[in-house]
Order: sequence, then structure tokens, then C-alpha cells
Amino acid sequence: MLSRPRRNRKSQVIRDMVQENHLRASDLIFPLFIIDGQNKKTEVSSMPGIYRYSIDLLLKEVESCMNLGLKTFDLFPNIEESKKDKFATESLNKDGIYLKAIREVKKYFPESCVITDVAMDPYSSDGHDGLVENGEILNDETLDILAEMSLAHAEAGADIIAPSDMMDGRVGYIREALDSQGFTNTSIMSYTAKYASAFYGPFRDALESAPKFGDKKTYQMNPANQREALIEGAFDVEEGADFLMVKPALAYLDVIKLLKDNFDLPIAAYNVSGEYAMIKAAVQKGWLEESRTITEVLMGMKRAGADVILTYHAKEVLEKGWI
Ligand SMILES: NCc1[nH]cc(CCC(=O)O)c1CC(=O)O
Ligand SMILES: [Mg+2]
Repeated sequence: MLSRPRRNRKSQVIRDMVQENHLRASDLIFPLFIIDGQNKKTEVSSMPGIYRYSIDLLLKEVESCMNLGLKTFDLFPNIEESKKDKFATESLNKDGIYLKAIREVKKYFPESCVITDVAMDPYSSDGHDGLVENGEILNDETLDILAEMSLAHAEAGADIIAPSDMMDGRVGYIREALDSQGFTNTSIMSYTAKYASAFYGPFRDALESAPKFGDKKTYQMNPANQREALIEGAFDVEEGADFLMVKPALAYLDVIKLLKDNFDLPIAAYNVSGEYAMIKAAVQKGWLEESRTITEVLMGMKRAGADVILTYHAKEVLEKGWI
């Protein structure tokens, strides 16, 4: 036996030396949930350890993350039912919690990177990502609302806009709207391949944003499809996206790898709410060892080709020194 791969595993020093992939604070994006009120912090029951914060406490949470070297945040609002309507009007309210949160985070932490979610669902009385007419989710009519929302986010100080709705043509439409108003430096992280997944359940609990009828299968992708992600990726590149995202991550590592091999833009993986809940539940039952499970899962996403990972584990892995 001339070749013995085990020689490169014989000590910790050598294992570290030949390690191919690494996880760093700068690879991670932390999603944060916002609620109305003062001094409010409510745990998402299906996501132990994850809270919805009123803006005052959100700023404290951002500060403690910044101190850990975690500097990129993706903000999501929990909007009161009474403020929802068919047109997502509340999304443009300058005094509403979302635009205010963006302004405040950027004001107190100008060196942070704020990503904003562009889609109608948190504000929609239909609970869908697009405008609904006679039970149909309209594409082109939704684009204007998304463009207005993007402009409001950019004006509030967002560094990166992340359209998460899977409408066709939205990246180009938003890019042109931003550019026409002088926001040529506002980036777009496209939810390029977002699947109609069962793993979004806990997120919809967090936002109380589940669809009021039907499902999202006419806009989100079929979990059985891989090549279709290449069609979506090519359009997003052409339309001026700065990042391509795959979501969820764990059941779609092949799609992460496919986009990485075919496009030169940075690839983001969204380690979604259900993936977080699954691990936490098994850990609570004593069935899985927490730190090793979480770091193995995140490393799998890096190995598949993710340049950045949106994950609810972002803060804990740094706080507890797991990476
Ligand atoms: N625009 C909706 C949106 N943006 C992010 C998530 C899910 C994130 C997660 O599960 O962590 C969803 C849910 C959905 O499509 O219904
Ligand atoms: Mg698309």
C-alpha cells in the first residue's frame, strides 16, 4: 500500500493544515424578526432561541452581534393583521416598523450591512408574495409594488435588497427602478432558486404570514427540479443581480453546487427556519449533539459552494465559539 490517505488525518495540526473549507463570521448573515412596541421580545415557539424584537431591543441585539464580528443582518417584519391589505400598503409606511428599523440600524451601526426583504407576504391580507386577483397571483402587476418597496428600503439605508417572491422579471425591474432614482450602489441579492418548501413553516409562525388560501406553487419552484435553477440563474445574472441565492439549503445542496459551477456571482444559501427547528427539536430531545450537528450542516453548505449562509445559527455559533 503506497497511498495512505490516513497520513493526512494523523494529528490535529495536519488535519487543520489540509482542511479544505472554513466557516468565518464574515460568511454568515443573521435573519432578525421585528415586532411593533417597546421593550418587547417574544420567542418564536417553533424556533427556540429566536425572538421577535421591538426596535429598541433590536438595536441591542444588533450591537451584541456586531461585537461578535457578525455584521450582516436580514430584517423581517411581523405586521399586525389589522395593518395588512391586498396591496401591502403598510410596506411603504415611513413610520411603520420596517422602514424605521432599517433607518435606526444604519444610524447606530453604519458599519453594519443591512439586507431587506422585498415581497408582499408580511403585509398582504392574502398572505401571498404577489398581488392576488380571483385567486391568481399576478406577476407584472406585482412588479410595481416591489419596485416601490425597494426604493423605500434603499432610501431608508438598506445596503442590499433581497427580492424573495419569485416573480418573473423582478430583478431587472427593481435594478432599473433603483438606478433611475440614483441608487446605483444598492445591491440586489436575488432569491434565484427558491423552492415551494415545507421548511418555511416556522418562519410563517414568526411573521404570522402563512397564505390565507392555496399554496405558493405557481411562483416558487418544484422541489423535484434542478435544471430549472439554471434558467432562473441566467435571467438573474442578465438582469443585474449581485448575489444568487438558493433556498432552502439542506435539501438543495446539489442546486448550490450547480449554481456555483455555472455562474461567477457569489452564491448565498438560506439555511431556513424549518432546518433550524429540526436541529433544535432533536437537540432538546437529547438525540443530537448540538455544536457538532450545527457546524457540520453549515460546513456542508460551504462545501457545496455557498459563499455566504443566511442562518438562524449565526449568533450562537460565534457566541459559543463553535466556529
Ligand atoms: N417572502 C417570503 C419569505 N421570505 C423568507 C422566507 C422563509 C425563510 C425561512 O423559512 O427561514 C419566506 C417564506 C415563504 O416563502 O413563505
Ligand atoms: Mg426568477
